[in-house]
Formats: sequence, structure tokens, C-alpha cells
Amino acid sequence: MIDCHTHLVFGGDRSNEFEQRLEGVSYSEIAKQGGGIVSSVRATREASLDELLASAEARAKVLLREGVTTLEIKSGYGLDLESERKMLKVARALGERLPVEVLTTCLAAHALPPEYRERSDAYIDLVCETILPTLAKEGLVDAVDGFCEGIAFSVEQIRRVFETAKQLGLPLKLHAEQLSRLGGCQLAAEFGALSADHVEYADEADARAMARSGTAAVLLPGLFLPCVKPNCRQLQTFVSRASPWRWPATLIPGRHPYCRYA
Ligand SMILES: N=CN[C@@H](CCC(=O)O)C(=O)O
Repeated sequence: MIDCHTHLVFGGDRSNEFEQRLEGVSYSEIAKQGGGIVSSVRATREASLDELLASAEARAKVLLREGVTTLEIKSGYGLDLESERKMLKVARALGERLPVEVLTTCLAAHALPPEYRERSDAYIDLVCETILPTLAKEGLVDAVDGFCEGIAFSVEQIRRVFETAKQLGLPLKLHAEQLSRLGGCQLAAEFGALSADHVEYADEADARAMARSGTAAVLLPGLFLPCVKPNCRQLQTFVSRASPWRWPATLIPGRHPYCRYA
């Protein structure tokens, strides 16, 4: 069994956000309150490699007990060279310690780190000129991912990340159309990405473009089904179409009970 979308390596504990989501607080609202990705970035930067490894190993063992044999693990809570490297090293170490095949994904284009506030293009420069080439050269990266969204990066910024990944010979994935329809699915299809993930706001044209390029839709209903107002449109858009789709266990901080295993 393959789990193709996990944020398994992270510092801190965001289980309070699961409760907030159940009460109807939106993802963007939680982010505005200082929670969400940026709070995991703070805690992940502060944690040592050994601390991250211990907590991630406990979470991975839960997935293995459920039958997972291949595990994709993203970075994306480091957002600087050292911390992204630390996360990916933890992912590689898990593949060596546990009876599971681990594939690493560099998600440095996940969010704007606080030190780059109002300078998102400069951060994308760092991702494209330093983080991706360095970590790829070190053999830590099996694929490249990004978050194309109003609260993250634009289509044009992600295009630059994809062009860099292509030059490095790395396959692509994208967090796309999660909170709005920005054009990420079309970009993923244009580049022949392995997958576009979330896709809650994708439409029929997106599903058709992805079907043509063989880009799988990774559906993450574990994120929104427990919410007060679930957005189930993606299930109708993709499940009944000829496009390939996947359904991972949704191991993401603050969104899944497994995240308590630390
Ligand atoms: N949408 C962005 N990225 C992750 C969540 C990250 C987080 O909230 O920590 C996702 O797959 O949902």
C-alpha cells in the first residue's frame, strides 16, 4: 500500500487545530492566528534531527501497522537550506530504519518564511538557486512539490520552481486548488506532474487537462470531511472522471489523529 502524500516529519503539536476545524474555524483563519504551517516551521526549526526522527518514526510505525509499504514524505516546515536538509535527512533515515520504501519530496515552496515577509520573489530565488540544487546534489530529493495558493505562491512563482526541478531532472507534484481556483492544476498538467493534490476547487476543465497529461488527483477528504462545512466537490469532479486519483491517509499536523503519536 502506498501513502503518496504525508507531512510526517514536523516539530511541535497542532492537535488543538483539529478541534478548531471541527468547530468551523477555517484553515486561513487558523493561519492568520499564527497557527498552521508557520507554527510547524517554528517548532521544526527548533527541533534537533534526533528529536524529529523520534517523533516521525512513531508516526510512521502507525502507518506501517496499517499496511503501508511505500511512504512519500515531504519537507516544507524548514523553509531554509539547513532546516529543509534536516527534514529530508530524517525522511531518508526512516527509510533505512524501517521496513518501508521512503520517497522524499522537497516542498521548500510551501509557505513564505517569516524572514522573507513581503519578499516572496526573493524567497523563490533562494528555493530555485540554492535550496533545490544543493539538496538535489546531496541526493536528498526524489521529487519537488509546491503550494500554489493565495496564502502561499502564485502560478508564476511555482512555474519557476517547476522549471528548476525539470532542469534537475526531478519529478513534480503540486498542492493545487485547495482554497481557491488559481490555476495550479493546469500548470501541473502542462508540466506533466505526477500529481496535483487537494484539488477541492478544481473544475471539469482541470480534471480533463490532468487526465490528458496523466497527472493524478490526490484527494485528501480527511482534511475537510470532519469540518462543519465540508467541500466535497472534488470527489464528484474526479472520482467519476477518467482521470487517475489517489486517496492517502492525510498525515498532516493538526489534521489527523495520528499526529498525536509523537
Ligand atoms: N496545503 C498545504 N500543505 C499541507 C498542510 C500543511 C499544514 O497545515 O501544516 C497540506 O497538504 O494540507
